[in-house]
Amino acid sequence: MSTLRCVALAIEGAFRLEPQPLEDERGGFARLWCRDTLRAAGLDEARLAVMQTSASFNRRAGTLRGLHFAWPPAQEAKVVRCARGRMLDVLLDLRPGSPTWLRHVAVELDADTRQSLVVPAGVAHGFQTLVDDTEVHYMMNEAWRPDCAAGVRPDDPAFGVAWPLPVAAISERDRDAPDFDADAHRRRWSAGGEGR
Ligand SMILES: Cc1cn([C@H]2C[C@H](O)[C@@H](COP(=O)(O)OP(=O)(O)O[C@H]3O[C@@H](C)C(=O)[C@@H](O)[C@H]3O)O2)c(=O)[nH]c1=O
Repeated sequence: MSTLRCVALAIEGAFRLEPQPLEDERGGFARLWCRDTLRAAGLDEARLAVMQTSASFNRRAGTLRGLHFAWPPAQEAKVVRCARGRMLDVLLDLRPGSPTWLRHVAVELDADTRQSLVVPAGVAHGFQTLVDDTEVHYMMNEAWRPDCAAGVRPDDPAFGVAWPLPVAAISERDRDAPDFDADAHRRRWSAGGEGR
């Protein structure tokens, strides 16, 4: 039976899911997501329901997206996998009160290993593609709402993320995001996402 290893990352509630494929002369079979495995690792029910799945496709190596999160009531947890190509995936803890507040982790994901990351709600997520034609698949437990979508600047010195490549493509919103204001973020978090 193909199984899935669930390895805790250095951010509270974040995991890497490592498929243990079974191979034969045709190819292989791998379990990519497993509710029971995640339950056993302590993830609560609310994080296990899939509301939407999405794909992001990126033409060029060096493309950068993020670091994104969502405010309530659309705060979302997500599972992220590289379906084609290779990328550096970054998670940044923006949950005030979390033991790993403002810590980030960077994990390489590629299509061959089929590993994915579990990103808890309130943790910002982003990636940089390492090769051309990289495709990313998401599963989210909340519906996306543009009015709740938020982000911080990926090169903000407050976070010190070491992106591996020169940026080949980035959205204006990500490139021009203001400096992170920790006090304003905490206030809005305490207000349940209300206010700006
Ligand atoms: C995220 C999203 C975007 N859109 C639209 C809005 C816009 O017109 C177009 C592209 O949106 P964005 O520029 O926000 O796409 P992108 O920068 O790829 O946004 C994504 O970035 C990564 C890092 C994440 O973690 C995702 O959750 C998501 O925020 O797609 C949807 O219709 N549904 C969605 O769920």
